[in-house]
Amino acid sequence: MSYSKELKVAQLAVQRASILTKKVFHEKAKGTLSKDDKSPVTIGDFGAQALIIAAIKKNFPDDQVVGEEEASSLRDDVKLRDQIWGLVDGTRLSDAEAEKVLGGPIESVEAMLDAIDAGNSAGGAKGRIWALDPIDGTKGFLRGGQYAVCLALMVDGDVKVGVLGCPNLPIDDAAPLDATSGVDQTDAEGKGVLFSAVYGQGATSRPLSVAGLAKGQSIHMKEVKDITQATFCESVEAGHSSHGDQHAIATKLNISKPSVRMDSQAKYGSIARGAGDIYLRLPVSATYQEKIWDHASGDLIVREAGGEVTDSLGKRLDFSIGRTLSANKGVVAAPKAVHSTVLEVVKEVLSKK
Ligand SMILES: Nc1ncnc2c1ncn2[C@@H]1O[C@H](COP(=O)(O)O)[C@@H](OP(=O)(O)O)[C@H]1O
Ligand SMILES: [Mg+2]
Ligand SMILES: [Mg+2]
Ligand SMILES: [Mg+2]
Repeated sequence: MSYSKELKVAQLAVQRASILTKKVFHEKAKGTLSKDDKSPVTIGDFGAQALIIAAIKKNFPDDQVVGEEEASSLRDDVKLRDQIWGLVDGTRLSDAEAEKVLGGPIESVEAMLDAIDAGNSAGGAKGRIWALDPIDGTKGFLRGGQYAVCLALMVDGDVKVGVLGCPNLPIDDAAPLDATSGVDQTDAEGKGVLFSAVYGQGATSRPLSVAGLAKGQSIHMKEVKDITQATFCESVEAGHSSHGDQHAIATKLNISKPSVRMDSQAKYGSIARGAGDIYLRLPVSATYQEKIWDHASGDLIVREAGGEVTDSLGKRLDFSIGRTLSANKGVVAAPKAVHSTVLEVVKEVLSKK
């Protein structure tokens, strides 16, 4: 399968949703709610999920979607619902041809709520299932850090297409990461990149804002000649991965540069294009299960760019079980040639706990 139609729809859907998230990014009031687990969700998360699922359902009506958000809180909150509808209804791609590919606008408020709720698939190992994170790194989005609009297609439990829209990352693949890459970011000129990959066909990047159907350029992980000079990325939020364990691993590898902290799957995109080298996400809690939508796109993009992605025990991430990566613990992503070296140290540090 070439998955060319799936790729095109996914890229355009992510591009259109990013237009919406960028509007919200520049609004002071982002309509933030606190979910049951105390994590934030904004009008941008809901609006982006609605736009993307509507486009998937118009093009591939039989496909399922595992989406992060659901609309129950909006059905009781008319003000918030109407605010999101205003955004969703007002967001189009400037390229009419491309907008047509997506199936045009959503018809009504009801249809918007239904689209959001159509992200309720249980996931699994059978059939075509999309994994959607409308805003990954919501805390970063609110803080003015990095965030990503993430969409991946899984077929029989394997990721076949992965797309990441990163409005606040530099367009330039060669721009190296530094301590400022994850903080005080904007989507000003020169920013906004769309990463894509199709299984067996490599990974690409292109500016997020160019008219609809432009082609991307190939991206590759950087060759790490001397691991002590590697740049490693980790979450900003200390509650999402263990900064302490990650520091211990970097120290054992004699990595001298401080970690680059950034929110969202922008970390996967950044190492895939060689702006950084290693992404470590070691669990803080023994019970938390990583969500498939936080990793599906990034996993494929990094592997197609010449990287290896496993959990902290060396197992490939298993997207076939349901909405979570219940068979995995943590994430270790690195160029193929050095992954085993990094993993060995990860195991050593974790075994001493
Ligand atoms: N205790 C925890 N451990 C690991 N990840 C967590 C977590 N609590 C929340 N997350 C996830 O971390 C994601 C952000 O990742 P990062 O730290 O790399 O920016 C969040 O995505 P959302 O922002 O989409 O909710 C959320 O799903
Ligand atoms: Mg969330
Ligand atoms: Mg997320
Ligand atoms: Mg999210």
